Amino acid sequence: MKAYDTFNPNIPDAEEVIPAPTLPPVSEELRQSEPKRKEKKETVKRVVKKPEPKTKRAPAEPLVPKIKRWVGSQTTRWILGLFLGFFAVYLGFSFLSYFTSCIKDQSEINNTQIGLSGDISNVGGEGGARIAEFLINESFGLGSFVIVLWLVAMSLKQLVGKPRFKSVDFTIKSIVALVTVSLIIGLLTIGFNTQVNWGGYHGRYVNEFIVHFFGWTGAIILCMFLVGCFFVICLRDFINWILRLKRARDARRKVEAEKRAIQREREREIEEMRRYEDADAVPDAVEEMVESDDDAQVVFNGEEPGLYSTLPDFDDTEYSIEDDAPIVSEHSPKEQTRTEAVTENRTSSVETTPAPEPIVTPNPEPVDDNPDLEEEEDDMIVNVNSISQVETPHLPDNHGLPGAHPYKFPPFEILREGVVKVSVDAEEQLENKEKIKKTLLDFGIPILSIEATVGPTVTLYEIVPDKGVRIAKIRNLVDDIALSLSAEGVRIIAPIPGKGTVGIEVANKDPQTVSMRTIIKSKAYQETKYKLPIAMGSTISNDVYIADLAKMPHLLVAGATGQGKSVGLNAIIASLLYRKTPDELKFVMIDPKMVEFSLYAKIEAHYLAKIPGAEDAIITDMDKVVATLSSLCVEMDNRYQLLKEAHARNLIEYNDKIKAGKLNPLEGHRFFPYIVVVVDEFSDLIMTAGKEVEIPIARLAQKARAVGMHVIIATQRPSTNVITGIIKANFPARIAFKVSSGVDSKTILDTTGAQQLIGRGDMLISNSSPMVRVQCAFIDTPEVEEICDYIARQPYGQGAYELPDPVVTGSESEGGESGNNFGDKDALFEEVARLIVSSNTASTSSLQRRYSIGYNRAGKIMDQLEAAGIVGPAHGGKPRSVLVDAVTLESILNG
Ligand SMILES: Nc1ncnc2c1ncn2[C@@H]1O[C@H](COP(=O)(O)OP(=O)(O)OP(=O)(O)O)[C@@H](O)[C@H]1O
Repeated sequence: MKAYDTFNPNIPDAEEVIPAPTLPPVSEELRQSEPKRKEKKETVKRVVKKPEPKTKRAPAEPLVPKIKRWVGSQTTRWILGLFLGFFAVYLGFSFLSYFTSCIKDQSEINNTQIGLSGDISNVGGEGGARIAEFLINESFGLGSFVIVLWLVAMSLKQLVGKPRFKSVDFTIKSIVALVTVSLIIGLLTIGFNTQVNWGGYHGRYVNEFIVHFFGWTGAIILCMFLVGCFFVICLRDFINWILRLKRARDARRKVEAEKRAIQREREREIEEMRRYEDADAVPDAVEEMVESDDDAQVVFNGEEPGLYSTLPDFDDTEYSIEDDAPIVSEHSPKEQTRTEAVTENRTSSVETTPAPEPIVTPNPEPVDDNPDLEEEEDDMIVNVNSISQVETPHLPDNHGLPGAHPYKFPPFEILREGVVKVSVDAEEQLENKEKIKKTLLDFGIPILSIEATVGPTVTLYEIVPDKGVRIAKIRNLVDDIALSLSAEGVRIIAPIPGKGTVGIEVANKDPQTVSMRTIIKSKAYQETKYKLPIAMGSTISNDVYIADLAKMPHLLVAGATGQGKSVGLNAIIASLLYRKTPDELKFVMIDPKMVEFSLYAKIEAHYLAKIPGAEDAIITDMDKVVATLSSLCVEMDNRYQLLKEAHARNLIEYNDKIKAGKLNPLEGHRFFPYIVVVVDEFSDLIMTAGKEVEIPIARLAQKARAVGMHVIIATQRPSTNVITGIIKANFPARIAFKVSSGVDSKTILDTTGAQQLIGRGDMLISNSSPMVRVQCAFIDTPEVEEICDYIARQPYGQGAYELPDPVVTGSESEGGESGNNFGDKDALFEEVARLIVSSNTASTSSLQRRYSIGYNRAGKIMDQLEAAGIVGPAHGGKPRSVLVDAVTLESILNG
């Protein structure tokens, strides 16, 4: 019965294939003939065997695209460019040498065979002499120099991508030039009796025919016609090119002039600063005078609340418009206001308005004398003007009211000029459209129309599918379309919200960088009424994307490493720095990487906030993070308390009351600036401190909006243990740069898509309205540095905004420590001391981890160890040095 084994359902092979009852009966014949049986068995197996799952093999790339890709590759282009370039040089020298050597070489060439010529004078040798003889004398005469120009242009195009032209167009024009020049020179030299035909045989014989046929008059008219054609076809582009070069040179000169102006401005500022310093050293009499003047301006005396209203009425038209939606400006970045001039004018207004105290008035120097700008000037200077009316840097306390310090926003010239016009090769666009149409048709999806919108890095192809097409079907074709276009960054939006179309985004071959300057100078940004406008970049339709951080109200930024997060954070910070004065805005910067925000340390006095006693305002030390977050929670609670007492629902109402003099500063009321907390590498914090960080961040995110505190967290690890449920729930506004997987994209945006971005600032923004793809504005480190330098050069007396003392929670003070007295040793003191000395490392964060204690307790143990001389002082984020050995330690502990 062995022969039946094949059909036994218990044998795996058979079992998998078919159930036994359906098998045909086995014949006697089969049993008798073993070979036959085997054969039959195989046949049956083949018939019944379930098709094995196909192992997916990458489809072999067809030959033609492969060749195309190879031809279009950078290496091939460079090799071709080099070849054309060197050949052009060789040909150029041979042609030039032909003028001096043609007569002698001609007879040599004509009398010998190729390769056998002996005495050749042409610097290009026999080859050069023969090519020059053929092209100049026997073909197109001097017109052949066009070939050299063509070679040079093609070579440069291959090597450096410039000048930009379409190869076919350029070649046709070059041929027209070659023929025309040859004919014209041929006509002009027709009577010359020289050994060389300066118009070549072509110029000579064609002209002889023309003169014979049309006579001299006809020949001259024809010649003029040809010259006209030549100018129209060839030289027009050339003239345009020259004009473009000229314009570029003028623009460069303008930028240089602007730079010089900035330089002068800086020198003037330095001069101003010196004056301030001198002002500190004024004689006592003047000091007294200032003080008495201050007394006269006491803003609130506790008895006459009305007096407070004599303070400047800070213009708050800015707060009058409420709008949650981010601005996607209808104005393209091209449309820019003349705000550079306005900035200057703001300056001039502050400077020229007479201040009550001469020693602090900056040098009244007219900055801009353009009368056209006067009106704008009046509009833009409101804040600063009102400042200058009470301008008194010696005024000891203005209760934080904005405008107490003369302040100038950084000029735009600091930022680099960027691309204004974005364009995509018409050929590329047409080709992509055709490919999309074809791919969709291949999958049985006919479309009615397709239109392209070109963005800085991505082009949106909007298609209208035929009736009856299932949208989901198109959505599933993303990979096929990407393959057919051989492009990255393909994303399908099906359907585009609010439109009856499907969008296919495709990365441009030649992506443009959107400069921060273009965005900051845009009318949309300049005229926005948002309270905390963050200018993020440019949308696919080249509109400026601006959102209001105050409405967001907190922002989560995530993306894989190197995709533009840091640039994005700098863009956010810079756009706030260009709109908010130091009195109106403070940052808390948490930077575990230690390098990202270090540039902003310069503006500590102006824009940063820190906890009492902290050395650095940029928090790089993990130990300080918990304390700072705790301090921010206290600040939030304090603000709420004051808001409650002032019967104000939010910070704007509260600050309005302050400005109107309705609140008593002696009761703790003061103008509160916005606080923006920026946390880079949030994942590091969560990994190290876990709940100790997550809980205060979540608290702030839940409540801090109304009191003007906003949190931005950034992470390159968008996993669920970093972006936890509690964090996600409290950060409705999210930005995703390119991530490595759809899962990461879902973690950030709750949907896939971010994995299909192209990097380098390409991002998706999800902020209450439908998700938007934006090319982030690019701001480079030197630009940030210059902005900070500019701000830092301006005197600002207040110093860093002081946050309240952090609270020591019950859990953190457990374990036998008593308050702030470091003399009373913690219960863990001895154990920790021995551990530190034996391991020779002393870091507060490792203590926290090892003993599962809070920051405050670990910090205090460390301070006690320092006080006992066991460890050295703190050095920023670095571990402390261990000062004693085990023997000394024991004597300290016993003594
Ligand atoms: N908006 C942009 N436009 C053009 N290029 C950009 C843009 N943003 C980033 N890039 C390019 O990408 C590089 C990396 O950007 P960035 O340093 O911001 O990445 P990152 O995500 O912060 O990386 P990491 O997490 O490792 O610090 C930049 O040096 C720059 O060349």
